[in-house]
Amino acid sequence: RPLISQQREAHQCFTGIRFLYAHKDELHSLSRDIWSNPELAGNEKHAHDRLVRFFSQDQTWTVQSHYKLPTAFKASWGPVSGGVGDPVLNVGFLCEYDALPGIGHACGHNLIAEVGAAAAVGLKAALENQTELPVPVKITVLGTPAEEELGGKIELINAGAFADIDLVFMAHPAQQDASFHPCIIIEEMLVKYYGKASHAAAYPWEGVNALDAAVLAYSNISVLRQQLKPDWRIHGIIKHGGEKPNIIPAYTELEFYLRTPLLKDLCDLKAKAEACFRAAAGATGCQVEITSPTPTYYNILPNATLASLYESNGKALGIHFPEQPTSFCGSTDFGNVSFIVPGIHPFFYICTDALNHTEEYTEAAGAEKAQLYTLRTAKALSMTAVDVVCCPDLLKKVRDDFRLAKLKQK
Ligand SMILES: NCCCC[C@H](NC(=O)CCN)C(=O)O
Repeated sequence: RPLISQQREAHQCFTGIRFLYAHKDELHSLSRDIWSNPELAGNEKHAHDRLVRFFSQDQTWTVQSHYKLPTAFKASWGPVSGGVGDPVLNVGFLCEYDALPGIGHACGHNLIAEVGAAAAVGLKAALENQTELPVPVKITVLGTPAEEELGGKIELINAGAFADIDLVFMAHPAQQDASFHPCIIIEEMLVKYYGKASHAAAYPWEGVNALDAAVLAYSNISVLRQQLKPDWRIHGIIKHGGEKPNIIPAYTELEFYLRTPLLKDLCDLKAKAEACFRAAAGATGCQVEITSPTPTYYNILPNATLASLYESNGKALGIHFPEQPTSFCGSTDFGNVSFIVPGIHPFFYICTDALNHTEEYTEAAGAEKAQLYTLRTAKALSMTAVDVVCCPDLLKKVRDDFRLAKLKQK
């Protein structure tokens, strides 16, 4: 890259980093407040209002609360610089903020909210007063609720919230730093068995036992599991198992998650799982109803250029990227976003070896010592955005990678 561009980027990055350092207490208080008031998917009222207040206090942001979904929001800034009439480059940052039932912020989404907000304000600080950017730049922060359930980002995609966004950035807490980790596809299956109630001691022969169907279904899946490929997953719970031991259960309900790295594998896994659920109905004489109540979350598409920029910026800030990251990897509705907008979803260490979705992780996500890592991640994201914004060649490479990654999925 030409020296002039490198110097300009270095200067802008420095401004953004200095800004984040100066605002570190405010950013920590943002995530700590969300952490102290955990809310389930779709009910994130406190977190939504807190983030809306955070952006509204700076009047250079235009904030739309309840944007397309009751607990989503949008904050926009710019455009700055570039020629009049030039197409605007809209850089997106995503904040998640839903918690888990019973264990609060055990996936650290309070920190995802902080990273998204911090990276956006860091980029704004870096670009403010710039008059020589190659294209006019705008920043959009989307508050994307309901990742743990329901797929808020998928609803936002369908409502057009990503239609004018060119690049998208977020980061997720884990056990290690990784610029990319292949989150896998997930589909939810809800299985309902309908039997017939009867007195379990007086007339058991009159009943049709829906709990037996549920137990057989669970066992069938456990037997199936040993024949599945190593990177496929299927796991479930009995959500409703009956009312009382002396009433033969007339109704039971199971919830299963099916996961595979590729969409075509998901179809195979679904067919196998369905056969297990139907066999249990046949064996017990129950009726079965099988549905997929929420949209499928896709795998995350890699973007080699964004990943390598993020790694070099991260290394400059002291982030260590293990050669073979064994980081946490579940599924995320960011996968669906990665199919429509070039983006990056790195994972970051938060100073704990605890595992996501445990009480120990909840504690770590609210701790002061997670802050250094959280803000460092935000800085690396801002710097990566500065790189792409300042260098049209990089932007072209990011877009080429995006097209290639999508082609490879076919
Ligand atoms: N519909 C169920 C979606 C579950 C998504 C969940 N995601 C994560 O744990 C990653 C980040 N929170 C999962 O993979 O179980």
